[in-house]
This record gives sequence, structure tokens and C-alpha cells, in this order.
Amino acid sequence: MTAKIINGKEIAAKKRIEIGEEVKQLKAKVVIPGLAVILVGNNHASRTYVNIKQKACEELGMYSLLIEMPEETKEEELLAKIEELNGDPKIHGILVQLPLPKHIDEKKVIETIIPAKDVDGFHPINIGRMMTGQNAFLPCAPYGIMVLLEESGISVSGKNAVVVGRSNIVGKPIGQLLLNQNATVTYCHSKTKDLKLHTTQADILIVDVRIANFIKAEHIKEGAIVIDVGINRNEAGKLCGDVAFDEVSEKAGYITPVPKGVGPMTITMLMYNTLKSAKESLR
Ligand SMILES: NC(=O)C1=CN([C@@H]2O[C@H](COP(=O)(O)OP(=O)(O)OC[C@H]3O[C@@H](n4cnc5c(N)ncnc54)[C@H](OP(=O)(O)O)[C@@H]3O)[C@@H](O)[C@H]2O)C=CC1
Ligand SMILES: Nc1nc(=O)c2c([nH]1)NC[C@@H]1CN(c3ccc(C(=O)N[C@@H](CCC(=O)O)C(=O)O)cc3)C=[N+]21
Repeated sequence: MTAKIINGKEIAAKKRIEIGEEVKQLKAKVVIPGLAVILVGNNHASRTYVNIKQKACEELGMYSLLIEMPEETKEEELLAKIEELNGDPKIHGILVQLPLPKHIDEKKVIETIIPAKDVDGFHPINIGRMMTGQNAFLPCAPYGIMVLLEESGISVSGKNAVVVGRSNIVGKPIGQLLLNQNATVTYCHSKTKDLKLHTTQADILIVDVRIANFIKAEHIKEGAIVIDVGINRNEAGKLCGDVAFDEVSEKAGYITPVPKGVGPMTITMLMYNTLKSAKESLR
């Protein structure tokens, strides 16, 4: 079998047109959706992502505000900045780029963002609402994966979904979203005894471990849907995912590439959440 490639860039472009249309309608109501991105320190990868986010905002006619703070910023200075943005009516979404310097408590930072502007969907209030199926900001990468599945005509109900990785921002929430849509979900992580035993049962396999080429053809069930969330650089400095793309795509039914898979959808859902927040600010 040769897998169908799920083109995240193409699906993202289609969604962005829909978002752009809604932005125009909102502007007629004199509301411009605004996203503030806070970047602390000088992490090279973070800067790349922040640039991508700003560009996406511009393209969709949204307002974007970049706040750069030096590496040695004190926790209370960052928290004060967030408080200021919480009260700024031009800002509908606040994103603090992770990871943060070690002397800053990530949990405290996330909990300082008011849930109504938490477009990353990282605040415990939004996580709790997601778990209980209420209206919530869904975390962008997991949300983007759900849209990729939907747009590819893949139904989730009753399928065995296996998630490799249990980070708070990707692994745990994607498992929850799949469960909400009636998948049977298994989580694997670094303490899992026999990884292959689980992954070979997966109709849908989500991989988020941060290790290049970690998942090989032997881990896959014939015809499985394989979603690669990893972003790594290989020895040649090229961007690659956690899945050995060439060998796995000969066995899988569907596969997402890296780049042009989950990444562009993550950015798109961030724009979507910012639009949603702006619309909700009118109520
Ligand atoms: N494409 C996109 O849009 C996005 C991509 N990312 C990318 O996703 C990647 C992961 O990020 P993040 O979620 O923060 O990652 P973390 O480093 O927090 O999580 C990695 C997970 O992988 C698990 N793991 C590590 N080694 C193994 C192993 N040998 N076997 C099984 N499981 C293992 C860990 O298990 P344990 O919990 O036991 O330690 C952990 O749960 C990064 O490359 C990041 O850039 C992130 C967000 C969006
Ligand atoms: N508060 C916060 N929210 C995040 O959502 C967040 C974060 N911190 N920290 C880092 C991770 C990582 N992440 C990515 C987003 C887009 C691409 C993306 O667009 N990737 C392109 C390629 C980009 C490139 O060329 O480097 C692609 O896969 O095609 C990748 C990774 C969001 N994250």
C-alpha cells in the first residue's frame, strides 16, 4: 500500500480563506481580531515560529503585536505584561511562546492569562472545559489534527487511536479530543514496556516524541492513519518529523508529512481561536 499524503498546507490554506472572510465581516462591526505574542529570550526556533504566526496574522487582516522581552526578564515583569494585555481591548488572544527561560514558572504564566484570551488552550480552565465537552479554546496542534482528519474524510468513532507522547500541549489533549469523538484511546510514553505491541493495533497513530525517525514501518499496522507532530532537524539540518516517512508511507493508509503537515494547521487554528475570541468579545 502507498499512503495518501494528507497535505496540511493545502487544508490550512482552505481554512484560512474561511477565517479571512469572517475577519472581514467582523471588521464591518469595527472589531479587528488582535493577537499578542510574547517572546522571552532569544531561542532561534521560537523566533522562526513567532515570525510564521505574525505573517499569518497579517495575511488574514488581523492585528498582531509582538512583545520581545530579554532572557533575564523577571517572572513578575512577565506576569505584569500579561495582566496589562488581559485588560487591553485591542487584544483578543495572548500567546506566550514556550519554552520559557528556566527561572520562570511556566504554570504560573499560563494561569495568569485570562481563559477568555487563552487562544493556545493551555489554561486549566480551558483544558477542563475541553475534557467535559464544553465550549473551550482547544489547543492548536491537537485541534489542527482533528480538522486534518475531518477534511480527509476520516471518521474517528470506534477506531483504535494510539498516542505516542503525553505532553500537556499535544499528547494528552489529542487523546482527549479523539476520545470525545468516540475513539478507543491508548497513551504510550517513555515508560511504556512494549511500544510496538500497542502501535501495531492503531487504526490512528499520533506521534509526538521529539525523536527523528522514531516510528518505523515495523510499528505500523497495514493501512493505518499516521499523524506526525514531531518537528526535528536531521543530521543534514533538514526539518523532519518523528516518523520515518519513506518506509512508513509504503505501509500506512494515510500519512502527514513534515514539513507541510500538522505545523501549518497549528498556526491556522491559532488564527481561528483568535477570531473566535474576538467574536465572543462582542457578546
Ligand atoms: N507540528 C506542530 O504544530 C507542533 C509541534 N510540536 C513539536 O512536537 C514535539 C513534542 O513537543 P512536546 O509535546 O512539547 O514534547 P515533550 O518533550 O514534552 O514530550 C515528548 C513525549 O514523548 C515521550 N517519549 C520520549 N521518548 C519516548 C520513547 N522512547 N518512547 C515513547 N515515548 C517517548 C515522552 O514521554 P514521558 O512523558 O514519559 O517523558 C513525552 O511524553 C516537538 O518536536 C515540538 O516542536 C509541538 C507543538 C506543535
Ligand atoms: N505557546 C506556544 N504555543 C505553540 O503553539 C507552540 C509553542 N508555544 N512553542 C513551540 C511549539 C511548536 N509549534 C509549531 C508551530 C508551527 C509549526 C510550523 O508551521 N511548521 C512548518 C514548518 C516551519 C519551518 O519551516 O520551520 C511545517 O511543519 O510545515 C511548527 C511548530 C507551536 N508551538
